[in-house]
Order: sequence, then structure tokens, then C-alpha cells
Amino acid sequence: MGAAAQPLTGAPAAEALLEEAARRAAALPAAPHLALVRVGDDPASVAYVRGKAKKATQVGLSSQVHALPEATAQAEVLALLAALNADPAVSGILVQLPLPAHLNPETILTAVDPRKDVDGLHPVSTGRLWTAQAGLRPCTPAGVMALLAFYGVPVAGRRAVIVGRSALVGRPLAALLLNADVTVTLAHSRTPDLGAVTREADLLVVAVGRAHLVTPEMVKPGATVIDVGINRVPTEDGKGRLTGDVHPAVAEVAGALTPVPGGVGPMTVAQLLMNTVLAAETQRQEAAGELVR
Ligand SMILES: Nc1nc2c(c(=O)[nH]1)N[C@@H](CN(C=O)c1ccc(C(=O)N[C@@H](CCC(=O)O)C(=O)O)cc1)CN2
Repeated sequence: MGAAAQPLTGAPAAEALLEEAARRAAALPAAPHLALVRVGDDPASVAYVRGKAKKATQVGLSSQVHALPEATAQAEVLALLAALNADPAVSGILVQLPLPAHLNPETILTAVDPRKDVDGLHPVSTGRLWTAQAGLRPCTPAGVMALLAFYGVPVAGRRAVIVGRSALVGRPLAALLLNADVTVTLAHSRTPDLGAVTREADLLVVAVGRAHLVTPEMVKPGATVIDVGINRVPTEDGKGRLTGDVHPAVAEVAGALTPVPGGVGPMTVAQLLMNTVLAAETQRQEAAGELVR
């Protein structure tokens, strides 16, 4: 049995990102403002949005939660976004996902002004990312990059395998790693002989949403493993507990591993606040005529 992998804990890396966001926010003429749009009462979304607003206050940002009822018509959501787009006091807009089934997420995400797209999910942000232009990046993938940088994990020239092709994590992370000179394979739950592919990885990122999908024999010894999965599994007391997409025994094979909870999760919120500061900085530069796009 090998030595236990280095735990890549999210808290100190998130703290460093939050400190930078707070420092840069304080240097702006006005506190950046984050508009948080939530439709419906999904308990996880309620908790995430509350957590985002609380952290925003901690780093000196202002925020407002716009909580709409579950049955809100798409036209009403679009009207709210149009008002937030037009409001010069709003620096960033986030629409919490998932949305209720009667709403079209593509239409709604595309209705956010790309300059205020602090979630990095607008097609303009996606295009900028894939063409390696400056822009706002999706929070979880950008948070993974910040986590790797915080722990000094080298990426350039290495071979990465990402398991999971979602628009929220897998696809944008592939682009971020490519832009950092990583050789990237984007695999998914239907990749034949997934273990043969993942065993090639120096850097393995798993973002599928299936508890313990990746087991020790699927991991190259010494690899850095980033577990983005957050799965609630049943427990005897009925409360359930959170676990990742990576089996805990992978710690005996990997060189470094993110815990779940407490790994990538905190980076998502810290990166959102950093993105809000970045958006506010760019808006100030544009208003001052210092930036032409
Ligand atoms: N518009 C968006 N919607 C969603 C995103 C997103 O980036 N933008 N990501 C997820 C949810 N999410 C933030 O919105 C998020 C998920 C997890 C965590 C986190 O800190 N998790 C903790 C565990 C928390 C718990 O106890 O439940 C951890 O991993 O340690 C933060 C934010 C989907 N929707």
C-alpha cells in the first residue's frame, strides 16, 4: 500500500482568492455589486445563493438576492435580467442553476449582458475562452485552476484527463487547461474502457456526479486527482453524507487528491466573487475610455 496522497484542501486556497478579491474591491471607487437570481426553492440552490451573498459581504461586495417563485414565466425572468443589465450599479449577475424545467437555461443565460456574466456561461464568454481571449471564466473550472496554482501543481506540458463533459465544468476546464499548455483528453461516463484512458493522466479531474466512479486501479500512481463530484449518499441515521466521484482508496495511489467536501467546492464561491471584482474593474476601465472592445 502506498503513502497517502497530499490533501489539496480548498479552504486556504479559497481564502487567498477571497483576500485578493477584497483587496481589489477596496481599490475600486465603489463596492462591486452582485445580483443573485434564484428561481424556485430547491434547497441546495437556496443554500448556495445564501452562501454566496454571505461571502460577498465578507469581502466588501454588496449583493442582492432576487428570489422568484417556482412558477415564474420565462418572460418575467428575462424582464428582470434586462433591468439588471441596464442598471449601472450592478457589476455582476448570476442565475443559480438548475432552473425549473419550464425555463430554458440557454435562453436565460444568453440574456445576461456578457460584461456582467460573472458565471462565465454566456456564449460570448465561452467563445472568448475557447479562442484564448481575456474574459470571465466559469467559476468551478477557474477555481480548479486557482487551486492547482495555490498548491504549486505544475500543469504545462502534462497530460490531463477530464471525466465529464458538462458546460459548467468539463468543457470549460478543457479549454482552460489547453490554454495553459496542457495536453487534454475530455472523457465521459460513456467512454469505452474509461480506466485505460484515466490511467494515462498525470492530472485527473472527475466531474460526472456519480459517487466513487473512479477507483484506485483507474489512477496512475502519483497522479494529481481533482474530485469535482458532490454526491449525497444515504447513511443509517437518514441524514445522508457527501462524497465525491473518486473512491477514498484512490488516496493510496494518487500523489495529491482534493477532499469532498472541502476541496473544489469552496473555490467555486471564491472565484465567483473574484469574477465580480474583475467585471467591475473592466466596467470601470471601459467607462473611463481606457479599454476598447
Ligand atoms: N449558476 C451556477 N449554478 C451552479 C453552479 C455554478 O457555478 N453556477 N455550481 C453548482 C453549485 N454551486 C454553486 O452554485 C456550489 C456547489 C458546491 C459548493 C460547495 O462549497 N460545496 C461544499 C459542500 C457544501 C455542502 O455541505 O453541501 C464542498 O464541496 O466542500 C459551493 C457552490 C451548481 N449550480
